[in-house]
Amino acid sequence: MLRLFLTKIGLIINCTIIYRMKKNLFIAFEGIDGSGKSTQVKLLTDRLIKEGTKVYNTFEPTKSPIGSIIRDIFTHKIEADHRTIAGLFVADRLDHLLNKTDGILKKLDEGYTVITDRYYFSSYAYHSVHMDLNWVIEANALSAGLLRPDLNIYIDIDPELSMDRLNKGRSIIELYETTDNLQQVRNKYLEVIAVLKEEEKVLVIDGNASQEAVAAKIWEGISAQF
Ligand SMILES: Nc1ncnc2c1ncn2[C@@H]1O[C@H](COP(=O)(O)OP(=O)(O)O)[C@@H](O)[C@H]1O
Ligand SMILES: Cc1cn([C@H]2C[C@H](O)[C@@H](COP(=O)(O)OP(=O)(O)O)O2)c(=O)[nH]c1=O
Repeated sequence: MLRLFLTKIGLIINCTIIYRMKKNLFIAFEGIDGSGKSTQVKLLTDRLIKEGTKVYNTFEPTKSPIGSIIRDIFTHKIEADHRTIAGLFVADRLDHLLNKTDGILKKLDEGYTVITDRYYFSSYAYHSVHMDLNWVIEANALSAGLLRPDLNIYIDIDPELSMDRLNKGRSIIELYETTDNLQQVRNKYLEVIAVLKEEEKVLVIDGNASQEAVAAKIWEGISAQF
């Protein structure tokens, strides 16, 4: 009798662990421009797919009409105030979550693990250089209420190194891509990660190492969390 009871308990525990490991996750990559986010999103995606996970990749600014306006601002085709940019990102993010065709919430419902290249921490860090951090957090409260990442992966890198990487690979340098600005954004990332440590799960990864070393650290961090 006791053995049957213990077997049942064991089964329940096993199922719970398997359920937790199988649950599809929402992971957000964060970091300054050129920190290696896109590279690491791809490496993590490849690894998860190899392990049999269904993965949906996405990014902000999105490819929606609102995202296109933002990209035109970053590539200097349209001029806009920093506060207008912050507001556009709020709208772009809500569409990113709620879009009925390919929104994040729909993809999670369909069983995908969703990995996004940037989410609301980007707004906190980039816009609080120009305006009050609390305003930015409050403006994004609807998104945070709808969906917090199971894990934010912040890739921390020296802005001089990221600018070197960007200068090698690009012909257009975008609005926020100066060493001075990226230094301020990096400081804001570190500040806001500390401020939100109770509400948000953040894995801080040293991005100054090789692509393979960074990928290994990310995998180690994820394995320890889930
Ligand atoms: N760990 C790394 N070491 C050296 N170069 C890297 C590393 N990670 C990415 N890169 C290169 O740096 C540039 C920016 O990387 P990317 O992944 O596009 O960054 P982000 O998406 O954060 O802007 C790319 O040319 C990429 O190949
Ligand atoms: C998501 C987001 C991005 N951004 C900025 C960061 C980048 O400078 C810019 C474009 O993002 P992105 O295309 O991801 O640039 P990169 O690959 O170089 O990191 O948008 C904000 O200012 N606020 C936001 O909320």
